[in-house]
Amino acid sequence: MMRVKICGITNSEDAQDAVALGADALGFVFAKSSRRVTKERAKDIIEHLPPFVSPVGVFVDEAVEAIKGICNFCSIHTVQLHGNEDPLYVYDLKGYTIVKAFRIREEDDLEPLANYKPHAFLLDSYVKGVMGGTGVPFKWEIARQAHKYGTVILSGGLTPENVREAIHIVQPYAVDVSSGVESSPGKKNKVLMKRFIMNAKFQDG
Ligand SMILES: O=C(O)c1ccccc1N[C@@H]1O[C@H](COP(=O)(O)O)[C@@H](O)[C@H]1O
Repeated sequence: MMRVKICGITNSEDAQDAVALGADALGFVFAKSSRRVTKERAKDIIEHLPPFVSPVGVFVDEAVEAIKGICNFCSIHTVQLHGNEDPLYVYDLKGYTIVKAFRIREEDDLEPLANYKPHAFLLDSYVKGVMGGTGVPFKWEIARQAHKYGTVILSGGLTPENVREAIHIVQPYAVDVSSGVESSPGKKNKVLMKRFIMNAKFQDG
């Protein structure tokens, strides 16, 4: 069954809706973004989640000690490194589940994956000057080549309309969406989330 992360959660209502609709993970952005949340807001949302849902802290080139401090405060155990963090970050964050994101334009952009040993690689779209949450897809055929490096999570411009095609092409471990299920930046749309999760988790036969 495909795993689904809904990223850019900014309020408890969206968090509870996403969980009720079957989301497996919720992303909390602690970086420059219209979806940025304070650690206090994230803590309050996370404290009210039911079991068996993974909160994920999303960071961009944040200091390791700051990441640890926020994760400890919010009871977050999965860290998504969405910047230009070097491989030592993964070592320095031993004890956390690490998702290392890479922004992809062309196949050569996969080469750096060989230098990292995270629990999973997240492939997002490259948009100059924007570190994530772009709403722009990249060429999914490139992502097929990433399986040789490890576990692959697909993101970048996914929507309820394109997620099944993306899954068919890439066969990822999980999919991750921020923009494609929103009615406005930082406000998730319940109908779009329902359609996205149903389409992502649909299995033929
Ligand atoms: O969602 C954001 O605003 C964001 C900001 C900075 C870094 C990462 C961010 N989210 C991640 O971006 C991708 C794709 O988002 P989208 O679906 O294209 O909008 C996803 O991995 C989010 O985790």
